Amino acid sequence: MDGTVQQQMAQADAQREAVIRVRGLRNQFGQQVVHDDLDLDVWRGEVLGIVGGSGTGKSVLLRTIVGLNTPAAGSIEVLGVDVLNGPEEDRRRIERHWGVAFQDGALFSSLTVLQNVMAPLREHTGISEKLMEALGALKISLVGLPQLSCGKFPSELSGGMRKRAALARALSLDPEIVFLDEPTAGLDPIGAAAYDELIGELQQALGLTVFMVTHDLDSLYAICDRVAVLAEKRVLVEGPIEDMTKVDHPWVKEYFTGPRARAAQQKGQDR
Ligand SMILES: Nc1ncnc2c1ncn2[C@@H]1O[C@H](COP(=O)(O)OP(=O)(O)OP(=O)(O)O)[C@@H](O)[C@H]1O
Repeated sequence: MDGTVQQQMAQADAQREAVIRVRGLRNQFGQQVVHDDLDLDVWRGEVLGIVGGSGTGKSVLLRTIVGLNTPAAGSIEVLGVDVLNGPEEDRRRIERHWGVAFQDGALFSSLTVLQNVMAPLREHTGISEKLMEALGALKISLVGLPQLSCGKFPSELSGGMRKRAALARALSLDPEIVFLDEPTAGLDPIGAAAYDELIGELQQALGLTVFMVTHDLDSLYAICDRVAVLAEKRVLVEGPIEDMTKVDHPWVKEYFTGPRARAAQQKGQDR
């Protein structure tokens, strides 16, 4: 890379706001080192797709950023707050600014959909029951679920509906950042495309920053502004998806230039 390109990239970086800044992250379980000296910036308003081979630590990275896993070393800032070593009240405050939808939904099975969506409001705000119910119902309709689903239990929903309910819960506090762990896994292609469209629409309408762990090439081409590839225990490469085909790394090459990638790219262009 020549000096001018480097300068232009540095300038572009300086103009963007990193809502998540990870530096020198190390995650280790016993002898197994999952991340070593991992750096990542997530820019405000983007949809960032996190990809990588199975076991490269995509979910561990997500879980570490939202405080569900304590790393061995490194620093993580979310919206300017040091979430690992900062004061507890700052951490609590910042938790209100993000929402997480886990792969299996992770809904409370003994609560109805509406009660699930109200749970973060109950935990983090002092608003009345009536207002909580109204806001919860609003989020449920925002993700395209019928109002009839408010009173259903998670076990009474289809897999796709559970994912939407989990998204409604993730949106309950009007977050700035949404974390999605394999949101389209297990959905049929039509359901997955509809979910991608929903995320794209919500991101635009609400100005969300979306951190999305995914294996789904269709999602990457449909809605991601940038992609970060985890390999060799770190973010090996990050950038617009078009740039990934030029990366000289066996996994990246196979993933982004294989037949599935070509089909996904074509679909993305046809949309
Ligand atoms: N709590 C834990 N204790 C021990 N090992 C763990 C723990 N959590 C994750 N790991 C290990 O860390 C590695 C990375 O796991 P992770 O779930 O982040 O992978 P991934 O990239 O999301 O994989 P996949 O694409 O298959 O979902 C795996 O080898 C996993 O076994």
